[in-house]
Amino acid sequence: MKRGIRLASFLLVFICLSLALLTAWQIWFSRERAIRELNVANLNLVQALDNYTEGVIRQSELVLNDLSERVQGADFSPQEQERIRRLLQQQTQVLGLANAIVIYDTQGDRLLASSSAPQSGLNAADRAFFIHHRDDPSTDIFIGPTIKSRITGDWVFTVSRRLNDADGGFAGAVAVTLGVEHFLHFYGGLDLGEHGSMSLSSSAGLLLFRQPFREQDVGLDWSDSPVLQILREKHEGTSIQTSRIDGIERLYAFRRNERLPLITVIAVGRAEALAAWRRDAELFAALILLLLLAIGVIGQRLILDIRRRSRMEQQLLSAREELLDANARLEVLASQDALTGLANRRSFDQTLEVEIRRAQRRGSPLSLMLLDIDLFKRYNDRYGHVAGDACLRAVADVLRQCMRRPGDLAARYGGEELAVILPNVDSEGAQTVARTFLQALEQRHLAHQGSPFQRVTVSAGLASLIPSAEDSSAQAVALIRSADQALYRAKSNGRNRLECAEAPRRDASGGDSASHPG
Ligand SMILES: Nc1nc2c(ncn2[C@@H]2O[C@H](COP(=O)(O)OP(=O)(O)OP(=O)(O)O)[C@@H](O)[C@H]2O)c(=O)[nH]1
Repeated sequence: MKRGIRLASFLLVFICLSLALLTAWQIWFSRERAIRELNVANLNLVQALDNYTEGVIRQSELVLNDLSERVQGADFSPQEQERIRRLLQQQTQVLGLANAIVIYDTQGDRLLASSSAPQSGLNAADRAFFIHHRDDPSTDIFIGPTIKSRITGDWVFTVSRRLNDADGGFAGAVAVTLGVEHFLHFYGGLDLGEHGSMSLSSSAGLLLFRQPFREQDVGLDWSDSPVLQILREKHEGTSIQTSRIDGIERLYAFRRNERLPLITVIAVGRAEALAAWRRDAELFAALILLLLLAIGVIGQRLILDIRRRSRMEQQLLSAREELLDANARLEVLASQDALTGLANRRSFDQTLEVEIRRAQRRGSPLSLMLLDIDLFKRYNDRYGHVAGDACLRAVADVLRQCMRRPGDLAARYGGEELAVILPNVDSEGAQTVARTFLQALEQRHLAHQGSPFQRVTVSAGLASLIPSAEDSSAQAVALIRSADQALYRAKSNGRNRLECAEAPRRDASGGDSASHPG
């Protein structure tokens, strides 16, 4: 039963642990899946933004190339200037996102602009794009860092191109200034949640602008970010990071443009993005917890029930043991003589029959000895009945000690008469046992003033037989009768002696009487 309890406990723990592990695995797996799905969606969005930005820059590049063609070699007469200014205004409207288109001379002074801003004090010689074109003979476009427009005060970044003279020398630059505001407005139309962000940076890791916009973030150098490491090997990727700008943990998706030196990044707040997953996971975990609790309670009940049953079984077992013990005690009591502790008459009768049948089967001898305490009436009269009882017990003790084999049975035959059944013992062997007993009694020397021997003596009658196949009860009666007759002779011949039964003879009923098999 203890094994049953151990098994039930093991099963319970196993089920609970398996459920808990499966739940943990399921929650972790669904989190990974949620992140994967978010990353896919974010990568799609970042690609769309990258395409949009590339489109805007490409448009600016077309305008710049067109203007360069038209401007190179122009004499910049007042009529020519007016024509080019109108052209600049048209192109600005075409571009839509452009704040202004400006042509600079070799000193960085504004030659012409799409807007009618004051001409003085608007030198761009210190601007990165101008320095780049002055020093680099390439006529490729250059995307400059985000700056504050000196004309409008707006945050802009420039897409510019070098102008060459007829000899290929530096003749100034033409620049499109793209308003950050336009991009922020476009980005703002996309819902990335409360903690979402979008940004455009140079491929060197310098921030052009970021939504949500903060002036202090403009030009932020994040070139040491692991994102840039990833983008050196592939043109897009995702990661989970904590923002150095606001310390919020986000899921990032980023993409390096394949043709332009630009990086687009979008990010969603991790906690916000995983809120749905967390809600589902908490609900699921709560349900499993309830299930575990139910299993735990049922399991505990089960174990308690097994324990209770085990206890009851144990009690039943011990009750059965006690009953068996009581039965055994009763059996002993039922077969024992209360005064002497020897077998009683009932037990003697049963044993004699059993032993005769056994001797019949085996063809072995069987001896019976009847013993009678001599002049016991006188003993009682002289010493009293209680002393008589004690004397009987003492004689029985001596007799018991003379019984050596387990099969020997000493019994109280009745009154002061004792009997001994000696299975598998012939007359000779039985005589030895009888003499041993008589000697032991003599040595015990129980005083009996009323006896001519001055001590308690016993007369013994012995009969032996090898049982025939006839009725065992009749043979038992005959054996007792023979032993009794021998006992009578012992009494008649002076007491304190052993007499053996006569040779076998057939009695009137036809059965064999006791004989001297030895
Ligand atoms: N104290 C005591 N006496 C018993 C018990 N059973 C029988 N007696 C007595 O034993 C005596 C037997 O006496 P008798 O049958 O006359 O024989 P006896 O005096 O032994 O004389 P013999 O047998 O001829 O030697 C009787 O007085 C019984 O009362 C017993 O359990 N206790």
